[in-house]
Amino acid sequence: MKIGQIRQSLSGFYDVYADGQMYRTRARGNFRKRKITPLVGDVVEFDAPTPQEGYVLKIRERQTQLVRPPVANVDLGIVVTATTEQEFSTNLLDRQLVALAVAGIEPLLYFAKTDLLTDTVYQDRLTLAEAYRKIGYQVICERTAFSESALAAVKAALTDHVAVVMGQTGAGKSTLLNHLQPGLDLATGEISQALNRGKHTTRKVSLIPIAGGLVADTPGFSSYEVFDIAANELTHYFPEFVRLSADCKYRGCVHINEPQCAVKQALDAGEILASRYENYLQFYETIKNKKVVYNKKK
Ligand SMILES: Nc1nc2c(ncn2[C@@H]2O[C@H](COP(=O)(O)OP(=O)(O)OP(=O)(O)O)[C@@H](O)[C@H]2O)c(=O)[nH]1
Ligand SMILES: [Zn+2]
Repeated sequence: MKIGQIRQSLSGFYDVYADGQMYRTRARGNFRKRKITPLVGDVVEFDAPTPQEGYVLKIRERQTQLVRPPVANVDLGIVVTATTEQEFSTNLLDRQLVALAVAGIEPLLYFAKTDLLTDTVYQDRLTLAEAYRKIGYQVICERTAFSESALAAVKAALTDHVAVVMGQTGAGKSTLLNHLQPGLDLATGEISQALNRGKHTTRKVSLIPIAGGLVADTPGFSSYEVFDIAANELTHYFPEFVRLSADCKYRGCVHINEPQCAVKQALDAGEILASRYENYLQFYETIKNKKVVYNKKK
């Protein structure tokens, strides 16, 4: 019995990396019966008489599990955000930060296309970056795109981690990955194509070794992802609200209509970002208005 990690899945084959080499495996018959599908990123116990004919025997407990892309044990989400005035959106950024927090994945914010900004707009982005740092997020926002220090910071975050890259189409995800690993040659625009293929086409998902870590070759989530949480839980995914809410008068305060709310007081005092609070309200409404889907009894 060997222990390794699934690095690629394609048409029912799982390529498992162990002891410096790759083994092509299939899942044992009883996985299907038990409706367990091995995922890329899974740490597995397997047998392999030869590197071409292995069998996955057991999946070790997953730390995290994403649906899009279907990858287990992701622990870092690199959120690529285009900072130009036409593209920049704190709403989309906060949405992705909530989605990562719900999935239990640590974010790294990468502000892209800063070279296209005027000095004034760049200063605005820096101010915002500082506000996000104050919340506790790591933010990369350098004047020169893909500077040595920006790339070094991403590489340091990647080492020993399993990452997904997120961000709207055209944000700069492939370009960043190509800079991190020259020779990777991801066609720009390629990442999203993988997502857009029809549901029934077998899709390859793989983890690419970069800077001592692994990066999924398919980007994470979609910008339209509906939050799969209750509205009153949303506050738990805004770290600055969590810290303040101990001082809210009411237990379970959702910081909207309650009196003596520490979050609203901080908002009025300019101590938290107004954009974060507005986005919070909008997400809250989105969740509230979400149609409840009841599962039919069979
Ligand atoms: N000036 C400038 N252009 C950039 C930067 N990052 C990306 N671009 C350009 O923006 C365009 C889109 O970049 P991609 O890397 O393909 O974006 P993506 O997020 O991978 O997009 P999808 O694959 O469609 O999801 C390309 O033309 C890039 O050359 C940057 O930091 N500065
Ligand atoms: Zn409150």
